[in-house]
Amino acid sequence: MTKPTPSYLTGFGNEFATEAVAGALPQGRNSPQRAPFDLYPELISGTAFTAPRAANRRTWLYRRQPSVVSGGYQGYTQPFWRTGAAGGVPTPPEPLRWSPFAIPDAPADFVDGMRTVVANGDPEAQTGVAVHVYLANRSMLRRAFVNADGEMLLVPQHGRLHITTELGVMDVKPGDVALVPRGMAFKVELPDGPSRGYVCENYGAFFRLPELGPIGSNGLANARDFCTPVAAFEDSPGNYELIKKYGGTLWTAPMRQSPFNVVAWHGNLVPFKYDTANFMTIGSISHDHPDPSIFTVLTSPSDTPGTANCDFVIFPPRWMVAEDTFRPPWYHRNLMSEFMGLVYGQYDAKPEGFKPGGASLHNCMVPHGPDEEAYEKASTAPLAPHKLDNTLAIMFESRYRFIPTEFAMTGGALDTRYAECWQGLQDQFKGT
Ligand SMILES: O=C(O)Cc1cc(O)ccc1O
Ligand SMILES: [Fe+2]
Repeated sequence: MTKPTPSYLTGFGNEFATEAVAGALPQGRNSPQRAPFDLYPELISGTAFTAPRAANRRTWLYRRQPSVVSGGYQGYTQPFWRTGAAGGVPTPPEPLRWSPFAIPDAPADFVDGMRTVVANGDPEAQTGVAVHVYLANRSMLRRAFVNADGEMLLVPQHGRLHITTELGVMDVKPGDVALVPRGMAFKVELPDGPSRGYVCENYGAFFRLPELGPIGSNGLANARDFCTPVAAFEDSPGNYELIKKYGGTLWTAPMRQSPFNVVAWHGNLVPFKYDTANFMTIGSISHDHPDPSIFTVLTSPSDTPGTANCDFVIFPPRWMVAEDTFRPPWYHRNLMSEFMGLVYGQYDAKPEGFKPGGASLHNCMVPHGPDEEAYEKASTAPLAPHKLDNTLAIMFESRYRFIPTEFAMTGGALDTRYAECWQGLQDQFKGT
């Protein structure tokens, strides 16, 4: 079977309409007595029917078989995919860091290769997120995955992903991010072989663009740079396996047909990808290091204004020009909890110890900041304009403490010497 070549519609939160076969979308109504070509209309609502318009997301699918046609579900064993705060172990009150997570040789696809590093909240309460790494070396072929617990934000770090969703296909490379809405079936193929990346599974309110306030009507991630696939369906008969994550448990069911059988759709609950190279980065052009919120790509708000369930933040290539300023992050501690990953390059606060494919965790009120090397360099360097280039760090920031999993603490990647990176910072008070 030839794979459909990805083709995209652009914009964030748009009302899109797309058909893989001309004439497949009903006109002027959503569920005619018989839809064109005898397709089945099906509605997927990502928000309550009564959510305010600006926060309402739903899509109408016109498909060859409704999703309800499947065999019975049985439990599926994947002990490394943990859910919510309850899926973790006691959280040490200190900074944690992980070396790059190794991709095992044992066969594992995107689902079986998922390893939860930290999680918080509870999908039953629609709060919190989990952060996983996928360590995969097999494509999903006749196997699809649906997550009823949350949407999935994918951040590939090593290897491209070919993602087939019910709404169409996307090619995603390191430097891009991709999102699949809660409840939407998808599968992941690995054109480059063994692959690794970060995943934020968001049990809370869907990720959206942040307000821009005084920044104005342009900047940060611009809506036009988000790409949503056009309608595409798999035209190959035969069985499929559907893995479903539901309330923290994985289930498997046989299907008589590919779930990727949507011929046309219209709506605003959609998968998308975004190339972080398009992020319009704002920084200080006078003095002082700004708060990292200026680097927010997407935010999942909580019920408390300004206190996110999760902010997705990037530290992309950018110019440093601030005068009379210590340019890397300051020493700090924070109500919000910070989980970081590195896609490529070096992070200015930790030039050596923080590696691509690794991670760090600075939880609520855990002090952290530049390591000794970063402090020495940044406090003495001439403050000429300087390009931080070839770098992409990411951060998931949450109001809820991130609880590490057993895999995180005992799986072999934990950097037990992390605290040493600050031990050389001396009392250099010159006042007496
Ligand atoms: O701790 C970190 O490295 C992340 C971070 C970066 C920054 O520029 C300001 C605050 C902050 O928490
Ligand atoms: Fe921080």
